[in-house]
Amino acid sequence: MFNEDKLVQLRRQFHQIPELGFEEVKTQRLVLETIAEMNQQFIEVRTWKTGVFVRVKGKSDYTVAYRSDMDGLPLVEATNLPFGSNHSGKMHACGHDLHMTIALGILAAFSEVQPSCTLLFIFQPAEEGPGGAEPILVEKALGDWYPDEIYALHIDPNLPVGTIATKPGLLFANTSELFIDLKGKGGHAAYPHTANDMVVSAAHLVTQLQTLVARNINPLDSAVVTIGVITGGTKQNVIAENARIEGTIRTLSVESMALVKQRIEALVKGIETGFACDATIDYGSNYCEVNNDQRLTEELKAYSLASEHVSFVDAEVAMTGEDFGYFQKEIPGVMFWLGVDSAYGLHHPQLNPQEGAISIAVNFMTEFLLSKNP
Ligand SMILES: CC(=O)N[C@@H](CCC[C@H](N)C(=O)O)C(=O)O
Repeated sequence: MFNEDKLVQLRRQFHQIPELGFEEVKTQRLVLETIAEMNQQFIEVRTWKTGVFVRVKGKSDYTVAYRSDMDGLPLVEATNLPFGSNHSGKMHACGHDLHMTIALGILAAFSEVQPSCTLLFIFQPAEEGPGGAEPILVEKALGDWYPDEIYALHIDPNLPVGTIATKPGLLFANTSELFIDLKGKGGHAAYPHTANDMVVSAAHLVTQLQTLVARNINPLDSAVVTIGVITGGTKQNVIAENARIEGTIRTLSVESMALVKQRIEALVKGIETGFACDATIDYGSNYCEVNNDQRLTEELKAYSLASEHVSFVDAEVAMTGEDFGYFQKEIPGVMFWLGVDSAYGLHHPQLNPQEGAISIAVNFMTEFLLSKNP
């Protein structure tokens, strides 16, 4: 069993070494070293790429999985915390440092007390991208450890510490990354008539993309097209031959996702014609929606309402994405929010989750998993 100090120290260690998807080498090492400190009596460990799977043999073979993601984001941390990121340009700005710590805290508890069900802890790489859940399933990497149910939490900076929030059915959106490359003709800034400026084409395209949801999606439905990066050109007095737009699409249904993509393709064709340039579209990685199992969600809600560790609120659907949805396509499962009360939100360089939420989540999930006795 890890005490609160140990959990906080572990979270800070993870926080200092954020790594991007499928590069979680130091992170994997820290997960493995932490597991090695535990009582090994019921534990078996396997690695998969930069991920780690741990099985705790229970009294029955019925297997309940608990999944934590592992990767950080390409962001310059601006928290000024004494345990800030040691990896320049990378930050745990989505709480995966807390997610891993909580998973290890629960695992440490079950290394001492054999559970009724068999438990499977999945430390999954690359949630922010390109996605680790789908390849785990496609490659059948869990093998004979394939679970019967699965759970995961995600920190929520908007909720007070000690709060759990979820809902049955749709919780998080369908997502698709979006990369558009524009190619024109470079030239001297003083002779625009001899060149074909991709900064201007990109600016028009970004503006047009922002009309897409407003004029194509039923106002009672929801969709988001966010452009997070725009790059182009090399010098202020050189007309840019190339520009690149990088973004993400979020929808509440696969049908809306298909419609948004169809409209993006039409707008990009229009830019190609109107600006006499060439464009290519790449949709990168796509995540299916997070869809919570009705019965298991009601069970978790009832458990939360009765728990002395947490208070429960009904969640609303969010346009966040999560490749946990791939697990739920095959395995009944629940994802829920954990309140961590930060003034700055997810993916913000000043995200600062309250560490008191860690032991609350460890105690709550340990008791919940102990109560599982199918
Ligand atoms: C919880 C969370 O913030 N998840 C990410 C998932 C990213 C999916 C993909 N790389 C994309 O950008 O579309 C999110 O941004 O919601």
